[in-house]
Amino acid sequence: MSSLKNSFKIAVLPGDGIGREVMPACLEVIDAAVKVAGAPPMSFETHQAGAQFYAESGEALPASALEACRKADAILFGAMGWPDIRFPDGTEIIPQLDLRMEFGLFAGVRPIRWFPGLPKVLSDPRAEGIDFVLIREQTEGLFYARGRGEIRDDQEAYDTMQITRAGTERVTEFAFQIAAQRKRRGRPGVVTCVDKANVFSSMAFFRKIFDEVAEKHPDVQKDYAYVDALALNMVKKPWALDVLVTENMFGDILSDLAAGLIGGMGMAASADIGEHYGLFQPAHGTAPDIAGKGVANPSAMILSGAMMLDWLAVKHREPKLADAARLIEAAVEHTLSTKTAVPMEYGGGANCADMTRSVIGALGAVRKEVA
Ligand SMILES: NC(=O)C1=CN([C@@H]2O[C@H](COP(=O)(O)OP(=O)(O)OC[C@H]3O[C@@H](n4cnc5c(N)ncnc54)[C@H](O)[C@@H]3O)[C@@H](O)[C@H]2O)C=CC1
Ligand SMILES: CC(C)CC(=O)C(=O)O
Ligand SMILES: [Mg+2]
Repeated sequence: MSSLKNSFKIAVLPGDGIGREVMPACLEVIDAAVKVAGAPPMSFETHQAGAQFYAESGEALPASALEACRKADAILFGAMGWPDIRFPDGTEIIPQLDLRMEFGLFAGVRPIRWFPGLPKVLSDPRAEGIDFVLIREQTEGLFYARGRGEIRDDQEAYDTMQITRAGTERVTEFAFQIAAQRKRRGRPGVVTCVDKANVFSSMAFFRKIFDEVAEKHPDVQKDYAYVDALALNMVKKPWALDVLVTENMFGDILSDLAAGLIGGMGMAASADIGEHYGLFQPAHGTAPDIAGKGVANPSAMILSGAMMLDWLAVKHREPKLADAARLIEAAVEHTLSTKTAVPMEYGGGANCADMTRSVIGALGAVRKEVA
């Protein structure tokens, strides 16, 4: 049975800094791609939130924005946070963490794949085979400490790592399912549990639950790595990785390292997935060092938009949305591999608007190869 929906409502939170620059690029590309694919259109409803909005209004995440997210079919998110704008207690304004809790967005899905046109960061030719996905637990782990930490006196401070059975079961189950899907597409089908089980009880518990979940997936191999060794292997032989599952903070750090393997944060697409909601955002932040210049690489935001279309395609049984996602991916690859536009992030001359124009221009060219 196919979808009965003839349009999709998307809550759009551009946020701060380059979030406000890459979001329009993403919306334009999605609009164009769904038209080319003959898929149902998206209706975008934009809401202001984040640090810069807080400075203007005194609110970081207005109730109206939250409500729009709740009612939407999916959420598109740019980036939030600005070093100089803080809450009165000195903490940074990062409502994305509240959204992860509010909507139970437990799985941070961060795919890393090299394709022609991306910088060859590693000289080994096998680096052309980099194709892995990092699944980051996003509702507990060391981020549990946010708002709960304690600076006891001038000598001591404490933060707590929380690992629960339920939280670990759902994220590891998710990782095994992703590995099984990837195996059907010819990938190895291996989930690596990334932890520090040799030192921390919380991490030993994470690994124990991982083992229990692995038992239910005999078709997928399991593997383990301590996070320090994994960081080494991510640089030495990333082509050997398939699916990684890890706690919140380790995943945060490793996903930026992983982005470095394919040229930088401008390629780092990401999805925050929960049982009922999906929020799609690049893994990068607001990039205060380049914000306002129009030079950001919008590819990560655009590819996060493609991840949203894929998620909607499955949820609403609408294959044309998956066609639109394939078109977007192919158009980004075509733009980079033909060097129609080389992002300034890699030393090229293409700014955010040039990249957007080129990707939209490539949709027609890739239509036949995707069909
Ligand atoms: N999901 C989110 O909304 C995130 C928000 N943040 C917030 O963003 C602010 C800045 O954080 P940073 O640590 O500087 O991380 P960042 O990811 O914003 O920037 C790191 C480096 O990558 C570059 N970069 C990032 N995205 C790029 C793009 N699309 N094209 C070209 N270059 C790009 C930046 O110019 C910078 O040199 C902070 O307030 C932080 O809390 C940080 C990470 C994620
Ligand atoms: C504000 C940050 C904690 C978000 C972040 O770095 C991320 O989502 O990767
Ligand atoms: Mg991060």
